[in-house]
Amino acid sequence: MLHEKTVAFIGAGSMAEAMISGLVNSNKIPAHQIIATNRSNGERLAVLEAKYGIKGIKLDQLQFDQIDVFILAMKPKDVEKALNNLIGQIEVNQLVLSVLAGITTTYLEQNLHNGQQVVRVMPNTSSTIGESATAISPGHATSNENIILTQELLGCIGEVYTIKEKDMDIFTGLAGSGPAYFYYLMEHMEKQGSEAGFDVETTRQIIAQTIVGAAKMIQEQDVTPTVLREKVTSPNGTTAAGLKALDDNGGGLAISKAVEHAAIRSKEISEQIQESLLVSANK
Ligand SMILES: NC(=O)C1=CN([C@@H]2O[C@H](COP(=O)(O)OP(=O)(O)OC[C@H]3O[C@@H](n4cnc5c(N)ncnc54)[C@H](OP(=O)(O)O)[C@@H]3O)[C@@H](O)[C@H]2O)C=CC1
Ligand SMILES: O=C(O)[C@@H]1CCC=N1
Repeated sequence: MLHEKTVAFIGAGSMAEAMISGLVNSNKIPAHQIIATNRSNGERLAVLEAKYGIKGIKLDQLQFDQIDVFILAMKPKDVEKALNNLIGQIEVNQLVLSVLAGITTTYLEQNLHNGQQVVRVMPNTSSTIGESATAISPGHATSNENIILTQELLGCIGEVYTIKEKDMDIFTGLAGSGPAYFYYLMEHMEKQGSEAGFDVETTRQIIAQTIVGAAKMIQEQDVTPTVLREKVTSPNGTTAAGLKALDDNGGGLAISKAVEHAAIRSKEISEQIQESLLVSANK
């Protein structure tokens, strides 16, 4: 089914590229059936064409009736304009996925055709290598067939979790933004490792392997992070000293707050977009 579909990204930035890379590398959908389009940056489309073998097409030259799945991938602030451009061009039964943080299926449904088939999606940049943790929440009118198509398509870029839309904000805080927390952690560990005399490249690989190992232990063994942490921690040993420093410096709280605030921001974006819609409707 998937190999016959044509997918168009509306927006060709970082997230679109991560998904394009994962889709092309999966070999489940031919690259020439993936289209990227954006607002104005033609050079960017040429780069994506050359790198992935996809088609970069200007928005005004896109044959909308040839597309099975549209993937909205612009910033949330640009969504209103993008949907205004789209609505005159698409049919009610064409599937629209949106990866935009904070943009609800209700918003998409209100701003596309009555009964438009939409799915809200939250991937992360590990899509690039087929390792995303991606959530989906279908809209009201989306058929089972299109939900299955969405799961198949996003299965090419990693694991897919079908969740209630009310949980999308916290999912965004955990997994959409999540890679950045680990990169932040790595930046700090790397600095400490190289200050102690390791070269940066070796330090980076050591940290990456340590994170991969810890993550795989959770995925492959039926054990909680607490039990695994305790196994590393010898009484009065090195880990106990490291964990105490983390606690003394607010490490646990900082991590909780990062997830909480990213989720709050996702909710805020929904509210701000909804408010701006009301303002323009009342003008
Ligand atoms: N980056 C991430 O880790 C994740 C991002 N997301 C979501 O992905 C979305 C995109 O983020 P990101 O890729 O980082 O953003 P970028 O700024 O990298 O890319 C935005 C893209 O949108 C295009 N664009 C803007 N307005 C329009 C329009 N009206 N019609 C068509 N294209 C338009 C821009 O085109 P041009 O350059 O020509 O102006 C550009 O290609 C966001 O909504 C974000 O919430 C979700 C999960 C993770
Ligand atoms: O920072 C952002 O808003 C986007 C959404 C999730 C990850 N990046």
